[in-house]
Amino acid sequence: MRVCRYRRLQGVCALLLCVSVVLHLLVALLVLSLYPPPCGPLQSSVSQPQPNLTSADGTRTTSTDMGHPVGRGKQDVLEGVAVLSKLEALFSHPLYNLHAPPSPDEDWLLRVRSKETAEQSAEQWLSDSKEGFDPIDWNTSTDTHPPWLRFHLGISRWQLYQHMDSNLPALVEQMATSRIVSAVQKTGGTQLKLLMTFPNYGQALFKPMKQERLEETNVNLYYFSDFERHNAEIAAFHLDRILGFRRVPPVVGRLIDIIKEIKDVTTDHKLARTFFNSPVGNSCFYGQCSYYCSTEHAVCGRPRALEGSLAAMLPDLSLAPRRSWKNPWRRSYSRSKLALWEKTPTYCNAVKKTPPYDRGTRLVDLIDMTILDFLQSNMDRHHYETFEFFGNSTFLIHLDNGRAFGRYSKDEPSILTPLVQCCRIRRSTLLRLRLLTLPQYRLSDVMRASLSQDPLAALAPVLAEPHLSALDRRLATILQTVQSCLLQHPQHSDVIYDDIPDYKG
Ligand SMILES: Nc1ncnc2c1ncn2[C@@H]1O[C@H](COP(=O)(O)OP(=O)(O)OP(=O)(O)O)[C@@H](O)[C@H]1O
Ligand SMILES: [Mn+2]
Repeated sequence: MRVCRYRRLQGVCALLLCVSVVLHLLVALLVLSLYPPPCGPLQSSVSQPQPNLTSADGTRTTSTDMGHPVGRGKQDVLEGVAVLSKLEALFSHPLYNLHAPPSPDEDWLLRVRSKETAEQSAEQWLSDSKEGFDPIDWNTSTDTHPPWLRFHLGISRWQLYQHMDSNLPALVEQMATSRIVSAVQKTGGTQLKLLMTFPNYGQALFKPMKQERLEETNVNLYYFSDFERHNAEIAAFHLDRILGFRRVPPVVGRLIDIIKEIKDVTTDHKLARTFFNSPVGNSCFYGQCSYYCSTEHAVCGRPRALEGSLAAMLPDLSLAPRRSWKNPWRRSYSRSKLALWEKTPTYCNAVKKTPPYDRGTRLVDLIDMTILDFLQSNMDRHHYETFEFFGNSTFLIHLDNGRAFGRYSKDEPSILTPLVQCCRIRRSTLLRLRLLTLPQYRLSDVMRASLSQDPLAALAPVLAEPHLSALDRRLATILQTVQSCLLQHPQHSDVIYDDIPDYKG
């Protein structure tokens, strides 16, 4: 147990100890304080993010198949280089490198304490070494921080990470390869997911594979009964980044050894009780949750290896509280009742007059989220979250994309309703969407390229081809919708919110 004797934080620490907040939060508190003198922003690098391991000679390797690197053929490597260059070209486009005004201090979610305060308080913290964890030798210098802490420190008012963020590959690699020290069930939400902790106190949310890549969601299932898909979580992170939003926490795929990396390290007794061997000898577990947590819906390894997604955890709620907002266009959870927006074509007029949608960028942010969701066919966006610290003028965190990419043969037009009813879109978003229809940046191609960097792509493409084609088809539908909005509104500024007035093109 970590003991805090630093006076200013005594109250906070006592509370933290009382409620048994995980050790990594206390470690974070060592470096962070709520009202510290500010430090500079994380430096963003100009190098291309490569969220997997690429050896010097360009041969891709991954160590996520239980530690054994998987080599790829020369042809694959050449093709990989060709598709990756499309993604690199996209990310080098001026629309991804728009000059952002320097952020004032209140635009960073968390800041490092000044050197003096940190040193003073570090002396006041005593730490017993904890089994399985790395010793902590971080100080105020960013260079000494583990990737998860750099990720937290890089969250700003408008995005979770920077374009070309040099920390991203390190964060993703850590989640993909680091030893798992503990795995416990994460409460909240309806389906089984595990909170995994790494030796450097980093944490990630694990969602197991529940559906084969080509399997489509049963048409008779209501969206709220659909499974969560690990590959949807991975693909959503890549799609959100390609759209230029950077509002989905980084996610990576990983093969987990059910026994070694979950059963043997869990301290969660309720979870531990649900492990069993299937009739063919595969290791399975089902956990405890309100949906699909039963022997019939167990997740099973082959025989122990289980695919899953790992999403970087956001800063603990006690450090960075979040506010949850009801989506005005949320679906009815009833099988027979329609929601108000489904029967009121003028619904947006009312929303536009209602705070916080009546000012700032909240409405166009919601439209951005709508575009992401229509592209990935995610109907499960009942709520969204923001960081309380930034008030109403901030981005919307695109958390929980597990029910996306369930169907490729059909689009779901109702997801696009906010755009249809409001006829409003950010100019920067619209220009990037148009860019993604050009052959040299085609959305399906850059998504294929981006997803090929995920370690699981060595086993099977993260998204099956029909899902990639569906992206191009849906993108065309979005642009047609904007076109018809422009026809309805002679004043184009009624439709297009110009967030980049200096950008000509
Ligand atoms: N990367 C993350 N970092 C921190 N908290 C997270 C992260 N992802 C999800 N959460 C939190 O965990 C809770 C459940 O996550 P999620 O929504 O993904 O689960 P779920 O079972 O799909 O939920 P639901 O059934 O409501 O769709 C959410 O309330 C969210 O606030
Ligand atoms: Mn969900």
